[in-house]
Parts: sequence; structure tokens; C-alpha cells
Amino acid sequence: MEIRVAVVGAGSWGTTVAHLICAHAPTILWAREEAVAEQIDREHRNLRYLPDHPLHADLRATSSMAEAVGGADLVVMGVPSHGFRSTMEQVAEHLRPWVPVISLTKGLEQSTRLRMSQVVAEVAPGHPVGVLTGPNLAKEILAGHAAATVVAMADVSMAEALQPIFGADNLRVYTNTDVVGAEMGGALKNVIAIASGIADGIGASDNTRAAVITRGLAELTRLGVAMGGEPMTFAGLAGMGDLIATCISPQSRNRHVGEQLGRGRSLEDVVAEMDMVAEGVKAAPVAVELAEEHGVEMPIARSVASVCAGEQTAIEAYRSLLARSRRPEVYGLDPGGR
Ligand SMILES: NC(=O)C1=CN([C@@H]2O[C@H](COP(=O)(O)OP(=O)(O)OC[C@H]3O[C@@H](n4cnc5c(N)ncnc54)[C@H](OP(=O)(O)O)[C@@H]3O)[C@@H](O)[C@H]2O)C=CC1
Ligand SMILES: O=C(CO)COP(=O)(O)O
Repeated sequence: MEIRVAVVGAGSWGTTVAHLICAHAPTILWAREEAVAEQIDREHRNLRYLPDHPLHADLRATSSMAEAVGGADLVVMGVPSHGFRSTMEQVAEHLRPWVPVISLTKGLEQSTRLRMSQVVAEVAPGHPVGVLTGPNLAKEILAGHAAATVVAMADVSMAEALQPIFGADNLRVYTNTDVVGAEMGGALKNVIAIASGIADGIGASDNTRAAVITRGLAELTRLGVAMGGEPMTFAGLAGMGDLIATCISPQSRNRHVGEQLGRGRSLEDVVAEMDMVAEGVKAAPVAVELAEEHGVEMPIARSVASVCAGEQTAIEAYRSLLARSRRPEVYGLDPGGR
């Protein structure tokens, strides 16, 4: 049976995933601006976000949610976390019963501290929900470089059914039943990527970056496990894999924000000149709140939140991380670990 797919959100990643899925299934991409939808539909390019990449000739685009979602057997959500709930509410008006919803979004809702799959469950109860996440820089995948990703759903048979839909010659898709872990890995690695960028911006060394990535993995694992994620998920593609890609890649928007902060620029200036989203900026204070709620320490996330809020300079933040009291190198398997 042919599956019809709606991808909601025509930014860099939503467009890339729609392009990939289109090779296997009829796909409609929803853009919130009519002009953007028309341009993609007409020219098979997304001039705003991915001007250099031709898109699949069969990919349709629309700004009508009814047209995109009304006939869909699978809905894929690719809008940033700050617009996720309101967009999902529009989706829910047209969603047919039992249609699965997969989130591509790597962020946390600021007001509620919810993961995106929890937002889906609130707005559209009863629909199977999952996430697609991993080290997946959109432009690299569109350029044909090999990558791997994870589709995480509680129902493994449903995740297995989606593997060929999301897969491509250059994209290998694994399954995982740990939705919490996969989602928390994706959201929290953005915060650590800002810290890694800050290290680059202040002229720190590769040793520093390795320390940030490794200790960042320890603290994101600590929180993720305390919230119910499986420890091994954080050692996989949705955790360590995505953390490495985002912390080292010049393409990462979150790492870029950190680098500019490290050079002494204000967050307002850096964000104002970006035309794409850096989820870690909004996720950092949420991570700090969640860490407090769950009684775990996240010193790097706390430093990132504090530099973003202008409470500390990048140099002060790094000095205070180094000055913390001595302790053993305990990894995140124990939620109370430090
Ligand atoms: N880019 C990547 O490589 C990857 C990104 N992701 C994740 O995917 C999600 C989307 O990122 P990405 O596609 O890169 O983002 P972009 O910044 O490239 O695009 C953002 C998209 O979201 C739309 N949008 C912005 N604000 C709202 C809103 N309030 N309501 C509805 N739509 C809105 C934009 O529309 P408009 O153009 O009209 O403003 C645009 O289509 C993020 O959570 C990101 O972390 C995950 C894996 C890889
Ligand atoms: O999630 C990503 C790669 O897996 C994209 O990271 P950035 O949002 O930092 O560009």
C-alpha cells in the first residue's frame, strides 16, 4: 500500500527530509508562507534555506494545511520548538484518526518544559508518536554524504515500517524504542554545542573541545536518564553521535552561536543576523530548570544559560567550570551523579 506523507515545515531540515521521503512515497511539504510554497512547487528548490540543492521533481509544496495533512497517512513535523504547538494545533484540525506523527524537532517547549512528542500527545491524543533524530546536518545529507539516523517509537513494528520511508542510499535508519532518550539527546546536544562553540570563540584547544564534548555527554546523559531515558541511547547516534557532529561542525548553527559569544558578541546581535534557528539558546534555561527539578547537576548547561543571559562572560564561564570542586569521573548512569 502506498503511504502518503505530509512534512510540516519548509526550513532546512523539513525540506531535506521531504526530498528524501519523496523518493519512496508521494510527499507534500507545508510551508507557512504561500510565496515559499509556490516557489518550491514551481522551481523544485528552496531558495530561502537550501538555494544550492535541487529537490526531488515529484515533491509538492503547499501553504494549505488541509491540503498537506488532510490525505496524509504519516505526518512529519519539522518546525522549530517555539512554533511547534501552534503548528501542531493546525495539523490536528486535519489529521485523520491513528495517523502517526514523527517529530524532527530538537528542542524543548519553553513554557511547559515538554518534549515535542509530549506536545503531540497533548494536542492530538491517541496518535502514535515518534522522533527522527541523529547526526544529520541537512546540507551534508543533501550533498549525498553518508549518514545514519534513528527513528524512535514505543511501537517497534511501527518504527520498522518507517525505516524504508526515511532511508536513502546515503542515509541508514536505525530503530529505537526509547523516545525519551532519543528526544532528550537531540535537544540537549544543542546546548553543549553552544559550549563547544564558545570554546572555539575564545581560542581554546582541541583538548578543551574534547573535554566539553565528553563532560557534556556525561551531563546530558545524567538528565536524560533521570527523565526516563535509557543510558545506552545517549551512547548512540541520538546522543554521542549528534553531539559530536554538532559540536565540531562549522555548519552547526548552535556551535556558531557559541563561537560568536566566545568572541565577546552579545546574544541579541548574533541571533539578529541569523536567518535560521539555534534551538540550544532556548533549551539551555529549560535544561537548567529540568536539572533542578530532577536533582542532577548540569554545570556546562548552566554556564551556557548564564552566558546567553549575559550574566557571565565566556571566559568567566570557562574559569568557573575549571574551578569547580574536585570529584571522580562518574558517568551519567546514576541520576544523582555529579
Ligand atoms: N538543519 C538541520 O541540519 C537539522 C535541524 N533539525 C531540527 O529541525 C528543526 C527545524 O530546523 P530547521 O529546518 O533547520 O530550521 P530553519 O531555521 O532552517 O527553518 C525554520 C522553519 O520553521 C519555520 N518557522 C519558524 N518559526 C515558526 C513558527 N513560529 N511557526 C511555524 N513555523 C515556523 C520557518 O518558516 P519561515 O521561513 O516562514 O520563517 C522555516 O520553515 C529544529 O528543531 C532543528 O533543531 C534536526 C536535524 C538537522
Ligand atoms: O541537529 C543538527 C545536526 O544533527 C543541526 O544542528 P544545528 O541546529 O546546530 O545546525
